[in-house]
Amino acid sequence: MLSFFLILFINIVYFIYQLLTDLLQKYLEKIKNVDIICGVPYTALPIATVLSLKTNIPMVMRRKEAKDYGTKKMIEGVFKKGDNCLIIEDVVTSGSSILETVEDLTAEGIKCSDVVVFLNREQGGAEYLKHNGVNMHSLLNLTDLMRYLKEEGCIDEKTVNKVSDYLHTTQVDHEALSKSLSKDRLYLSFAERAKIAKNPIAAKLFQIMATKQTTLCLAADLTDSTALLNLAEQAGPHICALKTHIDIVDDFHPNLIKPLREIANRHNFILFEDRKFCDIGKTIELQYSKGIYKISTWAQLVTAHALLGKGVLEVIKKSEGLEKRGVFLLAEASCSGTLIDAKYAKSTMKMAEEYPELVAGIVCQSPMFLNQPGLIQLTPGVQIDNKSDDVDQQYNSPEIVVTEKGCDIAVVGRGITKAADAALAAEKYRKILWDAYLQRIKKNHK
Ligand SMILES: O=c1ccn([C@@H]2O[C@H](COP(=O)(O)O)[C@@H](O)[C@H]2O)c(=O)[nH]1
Repeated sequence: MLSFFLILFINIVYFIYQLLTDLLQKYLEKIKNVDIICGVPYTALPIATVLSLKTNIPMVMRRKEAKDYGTKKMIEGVFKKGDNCLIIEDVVTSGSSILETVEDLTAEGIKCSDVVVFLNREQGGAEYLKHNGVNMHSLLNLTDLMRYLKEEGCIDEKTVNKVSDYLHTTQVDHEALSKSLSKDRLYLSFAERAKIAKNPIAAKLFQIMATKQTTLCLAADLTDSTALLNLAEQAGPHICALKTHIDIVDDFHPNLIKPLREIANRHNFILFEDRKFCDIGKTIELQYSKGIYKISTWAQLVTAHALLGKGVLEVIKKSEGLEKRGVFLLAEASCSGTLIDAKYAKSTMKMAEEYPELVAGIVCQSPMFLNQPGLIQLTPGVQIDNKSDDVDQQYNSPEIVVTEKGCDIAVVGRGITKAADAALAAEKYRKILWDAYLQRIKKNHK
């Protein structure tokens, strides 16, 4: 049975190759300098392979995910910067998979202006590709295919009309698609990103940000539990998250958690424990759920280091009950003298990508992951009045972190906790940060 399908499949691939050769030949006559061929993963790969073998044009292969060993490249094969690549695809609907392939090839310095396609479903893909600088050459379109099938008696007039109606009503909305496919998170609103986020707490946070119009996370680094509750109450209306270092509270008692949760629910903000987990998985499992703090029971978000590997994410994922949780991985630090370097930051990002349902975002200082709008950039080291503290902390202004450093949520601690009126200070930071976000969105929509 299997061999029957394999033979059939190979025959189909070969048949498609024969049909495409004509088209390709015409195309190659027009544009002489095709240096390489690349199939859009995965179904177009066998077609591209056969075309490459038959035409003697070398083929490169695009991976959908980079390997975590070896070259880690997205584009495999022999090529050089400036090569002209002809893209091969089997079926085109919106054209977005082709554009993803173009993006990865372009990132390697390869030029892509044309795609040869077996079937155009005529749902606006050709126009969308044209709009993005890619010319589409198709062998067949769906209307022709319907006509052939009807002439051969395979389908009736009713089916042809049904398909034709379907094509009319399901045309790709170019503008909406450009926006939703734009991987640049700085281009999208928080309301739009709430729909993209894979971690439920990140989605909730985006919704809170959009409805409360705040991107302010308060670092409530106070050592007295009553003062902590008062601060949460005062700043509550202006923040989307309250970040704690619960182990610095001198008079901590588990009874603190209930009123803290009540304030968080009433003012609609997220409780976020900045625990910066960094140990073997088994120890983190205990630190997360046991001891006096029982972080897992109340903190919807926690921070963690990627330094010791995936164990941290595995145990947090395992201990998740009905209530979902989110993790922010630390990829860059705000303080001077940090040992974190670009390679480490990149590896942290890679780890985050492997746990899309658990990782809510990244703690960092620069716009690191523009193409992942579902993740949140959390940036500490934000203050209006100071550039540094008396130890190693370094501050940027709220405007700069949002407009230049890619920050989605800004962490402000002493800028608010040391102010004479914490509520007033929180509102001031909220407004500056929100205005900067609006300015960023406006700028990117021009
Ligand atoms: O790189 C980092 C990571 C975390 N933090 C935390 O943010 C606050 C900052 O407080 P400020 O008073 O605004 O300086 C604090 O809780 C840190 O632990 C950071 O500063 N830098």
